[in-house]
Amino acid sequence: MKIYSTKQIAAIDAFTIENEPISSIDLMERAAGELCKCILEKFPEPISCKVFVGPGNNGGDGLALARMLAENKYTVEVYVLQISSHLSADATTNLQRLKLLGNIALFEIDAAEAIPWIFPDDLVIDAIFGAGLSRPIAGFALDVVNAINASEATVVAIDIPSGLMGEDNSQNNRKGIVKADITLSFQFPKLAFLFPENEAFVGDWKVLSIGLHPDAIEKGKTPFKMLSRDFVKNLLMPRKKFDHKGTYGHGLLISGSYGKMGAAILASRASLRSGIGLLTSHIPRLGYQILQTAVPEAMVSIDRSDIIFTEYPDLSQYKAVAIGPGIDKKQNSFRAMVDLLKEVKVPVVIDADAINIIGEHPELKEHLPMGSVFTPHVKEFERLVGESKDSYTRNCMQREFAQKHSICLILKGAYTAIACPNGNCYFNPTGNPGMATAGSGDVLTGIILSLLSQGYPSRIAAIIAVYLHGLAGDLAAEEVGVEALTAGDIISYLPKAWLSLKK
Ligand SMILES: NC(=O)C1=CN([C@@H]2O[C@H](COP(=O)(O)OP(=O)(O)OC[C@H]3O[C@@H](n4cnc5c(N)ncnc54)[C@H](O)[C@@H]3O)[C@@H](O)[C@H]2O)[C@@H](O)CC1
Ligand SMILES: [K+]
Repeated sequence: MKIYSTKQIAAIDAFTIENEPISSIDLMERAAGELCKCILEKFPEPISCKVFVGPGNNGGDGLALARMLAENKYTVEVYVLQISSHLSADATTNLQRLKLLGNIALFEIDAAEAIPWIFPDDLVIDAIFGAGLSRPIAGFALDVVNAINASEATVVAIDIPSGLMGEDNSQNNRKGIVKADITLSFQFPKLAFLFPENEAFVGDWKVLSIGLHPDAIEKGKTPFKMLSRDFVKNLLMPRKKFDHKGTYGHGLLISGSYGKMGAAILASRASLRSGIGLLTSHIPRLGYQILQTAVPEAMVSIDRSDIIFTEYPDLSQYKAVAIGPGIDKKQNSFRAMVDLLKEVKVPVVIDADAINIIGEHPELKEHLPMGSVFTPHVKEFERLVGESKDSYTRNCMQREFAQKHSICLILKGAYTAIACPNGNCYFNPTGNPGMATAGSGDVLTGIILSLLSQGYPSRIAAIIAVYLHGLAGDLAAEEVGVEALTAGDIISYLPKAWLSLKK
């Protein structure tokens, strides 16, 4: 699914109105109908509902919804904020339609004293501002936002919580944004929903299709996309009858150190569970028996050091390399890493301390092998790329870094973002908080190495791996729960994840 900016969505609205064709008031009616359907499903017992309405079309949606809820036996009070000299045309029409209904409590409010007491069992509908918000909320509207946020009521935001900008909130006043429990967003999620610091405002979000014109949705250009099962499934390469293990490539995994051989085991197992033909794990000497015993399917290359990574084998036979899980940042590892980066001609997955080494030696950024895949979490990202105060800015930096160095830069977290050399950025919907556990990243690195070795281009390998990793985590969580979930469980569920993806 594409993620458009609020400006682009307004253009798609306009295209729909002109080309479906449909009048804007009817499109608003259709949108409100979807809102009403969803609210009736979520709150089947009619409850007391307070609708706060702003001057634009978001307010118009709120007025139309208020009418529909009243028709469905909800007790509805509507508060129209007097913050602009006039309402939008469609909001005006919906205000008249509401008045015709007769039995609805309608208040026009313009001062803090007029804001009603909001009871804990009220349902608040936030229709103050939507995608047309042009500056942080101030004045009387801010008083209303504060009153909503101070209440214990359940809050449903229409389209976007009032006060939240669709994309860039780096200059916003975070105290002037409605904290919704549920956000019902029209047709597309907004980019801001995918950033962790906005979770407190957006709550659980759901996209409601309001039938915007498919041609406009298809034609529009945006760097942002949400991955879906169908999209990922279509990227898979079929296996053929006469294929042999050479067909699926030979990968080199450089991982493990004293006390961290588990990382090497997890990454090796994940790689082997993701279709690699042959895997060689390069590990420090002390790990020989551990790895041979734990992962008999892997071949082992032994470092001259007992405890850390200091050298690497002849690279000529490998189709891809991964480096990082459980290695250390010792000086000898740094030197070996410099040599590796200068010599390697195949795509490299760079994870964990391998990222930190590059972060500490910025001159290495000039030697990043093209088509490499980086897999930092936020802290590693900051060491590699730089610090930022908010996720939108971080996302801009991420995309810029990926383009500048022709690499894929995966920022791990909820909605893991994959920035590609062509400027595109994919967000991943699979995964759960149980995956925030030791070794989860090692598993991801193993899967990416596996796919690169099989000949998938870096961008595709990153996309499939991230989606599959999250899917395996979701399937595992269904069985073991999020608290008990371990990285080993993610590997155990990789077979089911593959089957589910290919279904
Ligand atoms: N265009 C369409 O066809 C549709 C639009 N829909 C709704 O329309 C919304 C967008 O409507 P609008 O573009 O009218 O925008 P909004 O309803 O978000 O409000 C914009 C109005 O508020 C004013 N404003 C913006 N920021 C302000 C601030 N900080 N303080 C005070 N006033 C401020 C603007 O001058 C404008 O009058 C969407 O979020 C969605 O809810 C839906 O009805 C679906 C169809
Ligand atoms: K809103």
